[in-house]
Amino acid sequence: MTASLGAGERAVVALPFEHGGTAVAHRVRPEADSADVADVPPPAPSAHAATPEPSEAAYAARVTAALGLIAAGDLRKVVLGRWVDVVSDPPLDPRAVVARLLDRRPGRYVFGVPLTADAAGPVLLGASPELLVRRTGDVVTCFPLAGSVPRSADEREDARRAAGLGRSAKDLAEHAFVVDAITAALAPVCVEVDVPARPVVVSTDTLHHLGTPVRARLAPGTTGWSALHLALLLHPTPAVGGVPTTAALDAIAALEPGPRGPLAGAVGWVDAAGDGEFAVTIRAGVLDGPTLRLFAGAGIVAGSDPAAEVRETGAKLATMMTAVGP
Ligand SMILES: C=C(O[C@H]1C=CC=C(C(=O)O)[C@@H]1O)C(=O)O
Repeated sequence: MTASLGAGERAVVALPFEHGGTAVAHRVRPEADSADVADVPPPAPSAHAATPEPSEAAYAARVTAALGLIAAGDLRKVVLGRWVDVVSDPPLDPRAVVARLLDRRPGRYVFGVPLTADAAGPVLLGASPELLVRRTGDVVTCFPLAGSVPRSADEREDARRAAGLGRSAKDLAEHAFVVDAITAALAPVCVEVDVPARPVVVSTDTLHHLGTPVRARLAPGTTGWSALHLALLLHPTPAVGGVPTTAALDAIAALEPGPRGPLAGAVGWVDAAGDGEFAVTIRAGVLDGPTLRLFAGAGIVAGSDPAAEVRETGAKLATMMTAVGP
């Protein structure tokens, strides 16, 4: 794909969660095409009706089922998701939602990607806190997040939760699965892979996460690997899938309400030189007419508590619920 891009052009790409699902790519010229969303007014007041799928009680039961698979030895980690369908009247303007996300920055990587050529068609929207991969020349950077705790409005309690996360054996194990998978995937194509021994705490609007900044260099002979190649190599990491990958994907297909499609995939851009940046498509939704389908998942490992995973996914969903406004 990068071979067909001209100087100054980029491909904006949304990769689906499922292998074999539909990927979307748009050729853009950032200088000429950048629409000025700063001038777009905030979302007009709408009435929103939110329907969870499955219900919180049913989600907790599915977490328990996943813990059963882990106890049986079939799985070590699986990221189990749930949806909320938000129907708005009048329908949301995707540009207004993106403008609000850019203004508030609940996650570093804000995106709005049309999923069809039709301007009135579905749009992928979100503000992801998680860098899947960036390539700048021969420097490759990843910043996986996994292991989370919802934030508190009380400052001292919030700090206590962040500190507790950094000491939580369950969350450190949940995080290590992702770092190990990324390190193993990069090994055949990279040299000088630098992985700090301990994660740091990364905070968003609604959660604290464990995060590890990984840095590497493309190995001689693999400099043709673009950011898109690297995203395809790494996806799905156990931040959205699990360990072992195939067993986790089977459990996700069995326990979630339907295919994730573009949610929990990868979204980003690549240029003619192969440089680019892809975020994990989380804290995201697909807006299709009046309906915004939001997705949130939580990593389940031995020791996970179903009620805590309901709260965690609720906090993840709140990022986009807040962005659509009252
Ligand atoms: C799958 C999601 O989050 C991932 C990223 C950060 C923390 C996660 C966790 O602690 O479970 C997830 O792995 C999501 O937001 O839908």
